[in-house]
Amino acid sequence: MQNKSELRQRLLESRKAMSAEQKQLWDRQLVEKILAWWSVERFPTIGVYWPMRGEPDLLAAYATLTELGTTLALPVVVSDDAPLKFYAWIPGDPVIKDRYGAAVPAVQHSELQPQALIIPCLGFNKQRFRLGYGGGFYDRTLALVPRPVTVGVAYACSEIAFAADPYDVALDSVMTPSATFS
Ligand SMILES: Nc1nc2c(c(=O)[nH]1)N(C=O)[C@@H](CNc1ccc(C(=O)N[C@@H](CCC(=O)O)C(=O)O)cc1)CN2
Ligand SMILES: Nc1ncnc2c1ncn2[C@@H]1O[C@H](COP(=O)(O)OP(=O)(O)OP(=O)(O)O)[C@@H](O)[C@H]1O
Repeated sequence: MQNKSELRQRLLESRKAMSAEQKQLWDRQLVEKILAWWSVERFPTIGVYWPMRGEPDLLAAYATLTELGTTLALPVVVSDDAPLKFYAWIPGDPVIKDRYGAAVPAVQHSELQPQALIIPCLGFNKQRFRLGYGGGFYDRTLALVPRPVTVGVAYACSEIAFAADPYDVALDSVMTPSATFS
């Protein structure tokens, strides 16, 4: 069994190895899947993410969700050992990079409790456990009550077998361009 930091390295490398054309195609498929999911669930407020380090780019879906009346929020790290906070964000609103390289709303005026979160997965397994960059931020966020509905997004190459830790919370579903695990 490899440790999580070796897995992270491998997963980052396989994500970086995709061609730009292939990634664009897969991102368009994920955008369509997210919009199809929303049209069934219709959550009024959704926590999304600004893509970094080769994560799926779903910005096109955020624009459509906003047109459909959804309120979006971006995650903000407030301290290394706290859950994430989510601040209202409208596509086009300025973002700034935090010290982790994650983009956060430049103006953080209203903290929201989204009903659902779209969560990028560096890796995931068949039991829908997720591997992130190792900060434990989403783990701490999902330990809170009430827990939002969680949709992981990843590429097929991000599926990998690993043993979950006791604090890991399984996602409600994980979408790749070609499959949905739920
Ligand atoms: N797009 C996106 N936004 C997000 C997250 C995410 O996973 N993806 N986060 C999910 O938690 C939070 C940001 N947390 C992060 C924690 C660590 C690293 C990271 O890359 N760490 C580097 C070391 C960075 C450094 O300290 O200089 C590493 O692990 O190598 C990135 C984001 C909130 N926003
Ligand atoms: N519910 C929690 N309460 C307190 N600490 C936690 C909790 N969940 C995880 N942690 C801490 O976070 C650390 C990192 O966890 P893990 O390696 O699973 O991160 P990750 O899920 O890859 O990262 P992230 O969620 O930021 O993308 C663990 O060492 C653990 O101590």
